[in-house]
Amino acid sequence: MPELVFFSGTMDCGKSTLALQIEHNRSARGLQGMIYTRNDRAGAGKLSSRLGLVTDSVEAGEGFDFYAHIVAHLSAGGRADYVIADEAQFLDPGQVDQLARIVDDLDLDVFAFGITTDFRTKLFPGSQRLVELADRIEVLQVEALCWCGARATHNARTVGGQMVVEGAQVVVGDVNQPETVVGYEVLCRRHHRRRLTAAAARAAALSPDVLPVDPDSAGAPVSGLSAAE
Ligand SMILES: Nc1ncnc2c1ncn2[C@@H]1O[C@H](COP(=O)(O)OP(=O)(O)O)[C@@H](O)[C@H]1O
Ligand SMILES: Cc1cn([C@H]2C[C@H](O)[C@@H](COP(=O)(O)O)O2)c(=O)[nH]c1=O
Repeated sequence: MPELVFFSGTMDCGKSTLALQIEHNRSARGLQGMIYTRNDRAGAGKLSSRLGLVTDSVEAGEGFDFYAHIVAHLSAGGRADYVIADEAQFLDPGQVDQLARIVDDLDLDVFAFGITTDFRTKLFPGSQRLVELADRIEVLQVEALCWCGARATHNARTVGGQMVVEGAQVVVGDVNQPETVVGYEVLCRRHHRRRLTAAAARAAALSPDVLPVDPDSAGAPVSGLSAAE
């Protein structure tokens, strides 16, 4: 029975790697996949993983119709055995409905990959619709870790090295970025709630009396040491 499966998790937990592995294993057995992404860091029409693997994909931007695209492909004599949609959090809810229709009406497995919540801990519209419609939701086995060692369950955004909780929902970016650019860091809920990133925790450890951390002072040098130490 074909399924709509939502592989969800935080950033940097291996979703794109798994998407590429599923694609590899199936194409190695002669199956033909339809590969879609939206706003991948590697650029339009790419599905990339931090392990360095990348494959071509169809960019599913605003207004893109998954169902119509596959029907047109099949009508032109093309073959499609399964569907992969990465960065699915960015999809519009209607596009997720199209993915469900592909499962139900075209009898194809659809594997969607995406982060569940944004930097404010709010569901992305695409992820919300996937949670509502998916036959199965899978959490990846290799857990991303917070700096404290607990399982990372939330995504933090940093601007100038400081964690922020306001701003546009969509800002394409990466973890482990220099302080000068918008970056992301995965945290456990406890430390997301306290806005305690790894850098803020290091600064607080050098000056315990400032706990809970005041984001405005977290980057200030303490006792002659730089906050980055
Ligand atoms: N140098 C490395 N060596 C081994 N594994 C790595 C390395 N860099 C990244 N990874 C693995 O890749 C994962 C991120 O994979 P990726 O598919 O890009 O994540 P996602 O799509 O969930 O953001 C990391 O959690 C880590 O397990
Ligand atoms: C938390 C959060 C993330 N994003 C962006 C940042 C990345 O470009 C993608 C996630 O990609 P990954 O392969 O899962 O690392 O989403 C965003 O736009 N808004 C957010 O709140």
